[in-house]
Amino acid sequence: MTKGATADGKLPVPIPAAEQAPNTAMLGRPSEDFRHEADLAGRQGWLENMINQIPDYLYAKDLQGRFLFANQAVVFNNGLSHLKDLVGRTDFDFLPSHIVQIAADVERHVAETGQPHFGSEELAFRGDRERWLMITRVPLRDASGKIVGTIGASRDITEQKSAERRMRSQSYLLEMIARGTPLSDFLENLARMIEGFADGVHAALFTIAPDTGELRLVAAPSLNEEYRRHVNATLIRTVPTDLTATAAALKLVFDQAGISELDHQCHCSAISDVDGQVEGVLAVYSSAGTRYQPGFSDFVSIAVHMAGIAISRHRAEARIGFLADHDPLTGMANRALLDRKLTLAMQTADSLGSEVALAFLDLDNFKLVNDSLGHSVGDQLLKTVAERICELIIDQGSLARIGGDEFVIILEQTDINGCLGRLSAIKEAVARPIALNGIELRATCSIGVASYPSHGKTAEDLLASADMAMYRAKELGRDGIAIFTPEMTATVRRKLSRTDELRQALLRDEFVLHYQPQVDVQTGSIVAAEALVRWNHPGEGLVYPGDFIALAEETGHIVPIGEWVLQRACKQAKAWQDHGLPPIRICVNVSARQFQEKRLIETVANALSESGLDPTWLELEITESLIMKDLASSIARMHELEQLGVKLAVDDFGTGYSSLSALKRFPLSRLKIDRSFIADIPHDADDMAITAAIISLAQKLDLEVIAEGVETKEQARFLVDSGCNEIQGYLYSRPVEEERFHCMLENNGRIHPLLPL
Ligand SMILES: Nc1nc2c(ncn2[C@@H]2O[C@@H]3COP(=O)(O)O[C@H]4[C@@H](O)[C@H](n5cnc6c(=O)[nH]c(N)nc65)O[C@@H]4COP(=O)(O)O[C@H]3[C@H]2O)c(=O)[nH]1
Repeated sequence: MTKGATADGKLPVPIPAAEQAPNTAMLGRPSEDFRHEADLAGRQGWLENMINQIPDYLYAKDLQGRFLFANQAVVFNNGLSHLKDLVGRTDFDFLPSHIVQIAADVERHVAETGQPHFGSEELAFRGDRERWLMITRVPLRDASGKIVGTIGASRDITEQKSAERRMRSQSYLLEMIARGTPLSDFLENLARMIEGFADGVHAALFTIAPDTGELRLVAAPSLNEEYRRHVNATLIRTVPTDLTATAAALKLVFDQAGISELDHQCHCSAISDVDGQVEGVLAVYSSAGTRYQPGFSDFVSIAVHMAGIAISRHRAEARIGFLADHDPLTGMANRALLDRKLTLAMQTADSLGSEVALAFLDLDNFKLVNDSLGHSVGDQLLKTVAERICELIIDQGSLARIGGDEFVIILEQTDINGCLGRLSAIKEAVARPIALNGIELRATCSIGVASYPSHGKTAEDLLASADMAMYRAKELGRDGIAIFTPEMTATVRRKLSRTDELRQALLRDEFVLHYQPQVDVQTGSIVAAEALVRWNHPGEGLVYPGDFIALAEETGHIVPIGEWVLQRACKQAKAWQDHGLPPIRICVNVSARQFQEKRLIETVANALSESGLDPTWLELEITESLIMKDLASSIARMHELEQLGVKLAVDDFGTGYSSLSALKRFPLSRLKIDRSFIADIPHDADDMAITAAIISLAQKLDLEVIAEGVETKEQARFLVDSGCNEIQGYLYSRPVEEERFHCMLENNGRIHPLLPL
C-alpha cells in the first residue's frame, strides 16, 4: 500500500487510518487552523478524520478484492479494531461465500469495465444479524488512470428496509381487514408473517370466549395437529392482566405436542380491541437458536394491533349479523328470521304431509308493568318470559319476539289439538311468580293459535290468523288460549272497516250529543245533564255508544271524539244559560285513553275558554276502574283538573273496588252509583245493601251522590229513603236531543209528574 496523494487530483491510494494515530489536537481545532495547515500530511490527517467519522462504509479494494483502505465503520463492522487487521484481507475471510460472491462479482465487473455501479441493495451481516446495505462502487485508478481496484461506499439501510417491510405488511393486513377476509384466514396470514420475520419461531393466535374467558385457537399454521388437539383439549382460561400463567400453559401444550427438540419459550401478548378490551392472545414460541430479522419485535407489536382491529371488526360484524335476525333484548329470533323459519317449517310440513302450529302470545297488562315499575323491570320480565318459553319448546319449536310483549312460537309437526297441552304448560310457566327488584310479579298471557295449512297458506296469513285468535283470547277475558276460526277474519274485517268509518265520522261531523237529565227527586228540578254521544251513521241511522266507544278507545279515535264532545257540551250548556234558562251542571264522560292523554288539561281549559262556560258548571265523569288502574297518577291528574275549577264525579261507583282510604284522597264532588246495583232493586237484598252503604259512605265523606239507571218508582223510593235525592234514569227521561232538552229546561220543576213517588 502506498502512502501519499497524487498531484493530478486523482484519488490517492488511501492510508489506513489505523496506521496513523488520530490527530486529536487537530480534531479540536477550528477550521481557521485548517487553512493554515497547508502541508499535505496535515490535510491528509483531516481527511482521514472526516472519513472515520462518517457512519457510512467507505473502502477501497485492489483487483483481487483485498482491502487497501477502509474507514473505521468498515473495520468495526468486520469485528476488528484496527485497519491494519483488515488491509490485505477479503470479504471471503469474514463472511460465507454465498453472501459475498455477488458483491465480489459486481466489484470485478466495475474494475474490468470501468463502469461505476450505483445504488444496489445488498444483504450483509454483522455477526449473525442480517443487514441491508445500499452500495455504490466506482473504479479505483492510479496516477496514470489505470484501474487498480474498486472504491465502495455503502450505507446501512436495514432500519429503512425493515420499516418498509413493516409498512408493506401492515398495508397488506389492513387491506385484508378492509376486504372482509374471514378472521381465521386473516390470523393464519398474520401468524405466517410473524414466522417470516424470524427463523425458528412459531406463532399461534387465540380469541378469548367472552363468557368463560377460555382461549380458542384460531390460527397456528406451523404447528401440528397434535398441538391443536392438546390446545382444544386443555381449558386455558386467561387473565388478561397477567399472561404468565397462560404462557406457561401454552408452553406445556407445545412440549406435549413434540414439535421441536429444542427447548422453546412461550411469550404471550394480549390482543385488545379498539376499546381496549382484551379479546385475544398471540403466543410466540422461540428458542435460543431463533434468528430474528431486523424489526421483529416492532412487527409483533403491529401484528397484535392489527389482530385487535380484525377481531373487533369480526365481532362487530357478527353482532350486526345477529341483530339483523334477532331481538337484542331476549336474543330470540326477530320478525325477519321468524318469517324464514316459518316458511321453512311449512315446506317441511308439505314434504312430510304434517302440520305446523303457530301460537301468538301476548302478555296481559304489560304496559301497566312498564308504566308503573319502569322499563328495566319490563325488560327483565320479557327476558324471563322468553327463557321460560324456550325451556318448554326447545325440542320441537322455536320462539321469536316480534313486538313489545308479543311472542310467536312455531311448533312443528303438530296439529292444533296436539299443541294445546304444550301451550297450556307455557301459559302456566309464564304465570309463575317472577321476583324482580324485590317485587314479586305474576304475568299472565293470552295465546292465539292457528294451524298450517288450514288457517293460512303463507307465513303472513298464518301469523295474521294466530294474531286474530290472540285478540279473541283477550276479548274472552285474557289469561287464556283461543284457536283461530274463519269467523274471526270476518270480525276483524268488520272492525277494520268500522275503524275507517269512525275516522271519517269526525271529519264529516256525524256525531251528535244527547242529554239526559239528572233530577233532584225532592223538588222535581233538573240539576244537571249528562252529555251522551251518538253517531249519526249515514247508512245505519243513530248508532249508540255501546257499538263504537270501545273500538274508538282501542284505536285512539276516542281522543278527538272526546275533545269534540267536551267542546260541544260546554258550548251547549253556555247557550242554555245565555237563553236565560236555569243554570245546570253539564256532565261529560272522560274515557281511559283521554284521561291518560297529556293534553287533557289543555283540552278542558280550551273548551271552557272557547265556550265561556264557568268551570263550576262542568263535571267530568271518570270511571272508578280507570282511577284504580294507576291510583297515584290518577290522583295527580284529578288534582290538575280540580285546579281548573271543574267538578269531578266517579262513574260506575261500586264496580272498581276503591278502598275507603283511597277514596278519601280523590278530589271528588260526586259518586255515581252504578246502574247494575239499581236494576234489581227492590228484589235483590244484596244490591240494596250495597246501594245503601254507598250512599252512607258518600255522606260520611261529604260527597254528593247520584244513582243512574233509575227506571221505577220503587227504585226511586228506596234511594230517597236511603238518603240519595238525585237520580238519572228512564223514570224521569231517556237521553234526548238538544231541542227537547231545551224545552225540558224551560219547564224545569213544573211539568214532570215525578212526585209524589
Ligand atoms: N238501562 C238503562 N240505561 C239507562 C238509563 N238511564 C240512562 N241509561 C243509559 O246509561 C248510560 C249512562 O251513561 P254512562 O254510564 O256514562 O255510560 C256511557 C258512557 O260510558 C259511554 N259514553 C256515552 N257518551 C260518551 C262520551 O261522550 N264519551 C265517552 N268517553 N263515553 C261516552 O257510553 C255509555 C253508554 O251510553 P248510552 O248508550 O248513552 O247509555 C247511557 C244512558 O242511555 C236507565 O234508566 N236504564
